[in-house]
Amino acid sequence: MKATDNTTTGPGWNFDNSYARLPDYLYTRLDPTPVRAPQMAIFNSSLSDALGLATNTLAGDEGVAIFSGNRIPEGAQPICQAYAGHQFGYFTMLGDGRAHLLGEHITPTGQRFDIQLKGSGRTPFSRSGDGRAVLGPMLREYIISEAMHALGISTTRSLAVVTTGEPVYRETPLPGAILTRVAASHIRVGTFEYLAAQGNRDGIRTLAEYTIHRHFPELLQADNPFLALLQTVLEKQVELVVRWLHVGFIHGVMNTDNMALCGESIDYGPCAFMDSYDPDTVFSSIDQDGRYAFARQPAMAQWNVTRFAETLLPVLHDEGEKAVELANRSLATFPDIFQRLRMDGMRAKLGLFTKEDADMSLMQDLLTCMQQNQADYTNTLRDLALETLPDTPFFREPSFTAWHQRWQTRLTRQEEPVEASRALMRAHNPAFIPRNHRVEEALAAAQERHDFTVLEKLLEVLSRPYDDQPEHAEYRQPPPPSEKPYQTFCGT
Ligand SMILES: Nc1ncnc2c1ncn2[C@@H]1O[C@H](COP(=O)(O)OP(=O)(O)OP(=O)(O)O)[C@@H](O)[C@H]1O
Ligand SMILES: [Mg+2]
Repeated sequence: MKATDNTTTGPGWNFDNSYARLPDYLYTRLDPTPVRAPQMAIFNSSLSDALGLATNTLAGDEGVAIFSGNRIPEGAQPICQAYAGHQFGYFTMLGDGRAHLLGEHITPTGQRFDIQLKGSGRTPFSRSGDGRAVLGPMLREYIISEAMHALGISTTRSLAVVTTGEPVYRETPLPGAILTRVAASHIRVGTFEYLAAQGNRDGIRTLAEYTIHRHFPELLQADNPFLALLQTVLEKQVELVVRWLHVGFIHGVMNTDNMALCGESIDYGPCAFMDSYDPDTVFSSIDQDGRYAFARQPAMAQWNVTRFAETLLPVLHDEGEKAVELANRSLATFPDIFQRLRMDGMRAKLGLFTKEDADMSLMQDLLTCMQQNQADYTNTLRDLALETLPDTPFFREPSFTAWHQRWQTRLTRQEEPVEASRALMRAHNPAFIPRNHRVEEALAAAQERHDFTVLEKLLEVLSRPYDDQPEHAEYRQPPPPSEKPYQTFCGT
């Protein structure tokens, strides 16, 4: 049935809550805390349609009631998930301190998605927190997650943001908000670490079996499905982090509790996109040592997968030593898989259909040249696909023109016409990313003036990142020079 036909037939949820049927040490059953005066800030109609929900119904009061946690939709069984995590290298017991999983919605095509409220009230995992979230950061998660989806990167998505009508006290009172997040699941490396920390071996086996059934049922055929799970999770993480590198994305808080086993990017706290190319870029105010700097992300993903492997040791093999050997053999594949995917991606970004040994240095030399000249990462790569390069100082730079000559010669050594290379490049080098100053501008308009038109226009441009959209050329502009480097903040 089309969403538009659904106005009188209810919101269209189809819940089947498999996680809530797992042993109860994995979660606490708890409803969200109702809020005073909720209002819809933004609703994602196209995602709602794609999920087979009744978009017209959810865009109105019914949606406001559900997305604020004031009404539990039929079939939902709210739970808060237990998890732990290594935060900046240090182990902590955590859990959903400000989130409630309403349940798993099954789409008309049979896909299963977690529907989770974030900012929905205190839980047994809240520690000293208030269980709430602020409008700005929730809108930020909405913008970036939807931009990532449009860029073709595996990600959780955002169905709605509602304001709560209640202030949230940080340094000053700020407008409270709740995000409705849609995810393949919320099983984190930290969920396994939570069980491992309690010595719950049966729990590890149960959760690993559940993860395989839910996300990778084909692994049930493997000789050792748990080893296959480790390898698959590893490969998904490599793929994800390579995709991040290729669009200049910096996650900012790659703690093990922010790594989902399904391979989706999750938790858009202090993340941001890089403007001028610098592998040491860090935006997060709390990442003082640059642990999660742009170019350190692959190493950090590997570190996180290693923590996951440790939790699986009891189920990998009955003998401890053999289990360690199996885990190590799997973990050792990370660097080669990374190099392969990284090179495949960079070749596509440079319009190369064939492989040559010197491609690695061709890629590296361009990046070095961009770094030395503080060239804009996104625009430089996108402009390389143009027939005539724009007349900018960077493209006139002798180190660049020398590189350009090498690249042109390389292109002539493949059979594909130059037009095919350009099309390949346009499909792999976005014209539009959520530029930090544009995101801030949209958030300021929404928060300070209740004007959501700036945000909506930004979202529209970001929904087609690989199209030229010459009418929106201003969204490609890097930020004007400023005295202070851009900083992001988390935990708000
Ligand atoms: N205001 C708050 N009240 C209670 N708990 C909080 C609050 N803010 C964060 N937490 C909890 O602190 C932990 C770390 O926070 P972090 O910022 O990584 O996650 P998050 O953004 O809340 O959620 P997620 O990882 O689900 O996107 C999480 O367990 C989170 O639930
Ligand atoms: Mg988190």
